[in-house]
Amino acid sequence: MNLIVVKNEAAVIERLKKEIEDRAEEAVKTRGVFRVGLSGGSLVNYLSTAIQSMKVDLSKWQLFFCDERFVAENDSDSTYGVYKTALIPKTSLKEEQFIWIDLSGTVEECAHDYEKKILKEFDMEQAVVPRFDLLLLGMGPDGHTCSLFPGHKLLEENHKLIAAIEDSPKPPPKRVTMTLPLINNASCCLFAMCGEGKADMVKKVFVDKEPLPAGLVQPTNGDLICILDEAAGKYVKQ
Ligand SMILES: O=C(O)[C@H](O)[C@@H](O)[C@H](O)[C@H](O)COP(=O)(O)O
Repeated sequence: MNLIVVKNEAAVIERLKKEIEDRAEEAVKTRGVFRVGLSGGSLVNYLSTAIQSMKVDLSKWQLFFCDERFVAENDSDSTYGVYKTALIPKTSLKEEQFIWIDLSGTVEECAHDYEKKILKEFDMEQAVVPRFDLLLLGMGPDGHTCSLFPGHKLLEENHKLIAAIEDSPKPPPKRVTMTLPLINNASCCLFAMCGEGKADMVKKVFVDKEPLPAGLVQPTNGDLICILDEAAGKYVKQ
């Protein structure tokens, strides 16, 4: 894994920008499309800042969600809702480039429908695991990533690519999330984290390698990158 510690949040955003630019360019050159999975939390701001000075063809991007809360789009908990107000207006990205998650029906139906949409976009049959070019990930104070929480049975999911969760310990309780088989098939999984509040968990997961959800992100044939500021990376030996 590539554990990178840079000075501050601005430097994290700069490094993130470079990483996305390079991977987007490579993906568009080889396949004509860059498929990226987004997370909520601080990443929304990092990406919204980074994207403004990126030298990339945004029209070739397809944007998916690593996880989404099962709430209406205009609810402040909606990850898509946040991207819609914080990211889209600052760029030439269009709403149609986001793979829309249908929230009508039950959360199980929502997860199933989102999985079908992903397979369709990748032009794949079931039983084949799509390969995202990049998944942008965050980590919560308990070591969760996406909506995969410590000790939860979803960590053992090995069939579904997208699963529903109805008992998320972090509200809101209902969510849909990428599962580990899909996450770990990506070309690159990238965590970007800042601030002292992340330092203990960064040590547990990435230095001491405790088997918390974020530590189970181990792309089988891809890159794992973690970009930290000095505060988040204070226990990382360089
Ligand atoms: O719903 C969620 O909880 C997010 O999708 C989650 O995966 C997020 O990325 C982490 O909790 C980190 O959040 P922060 O970056 O805000 O610390």
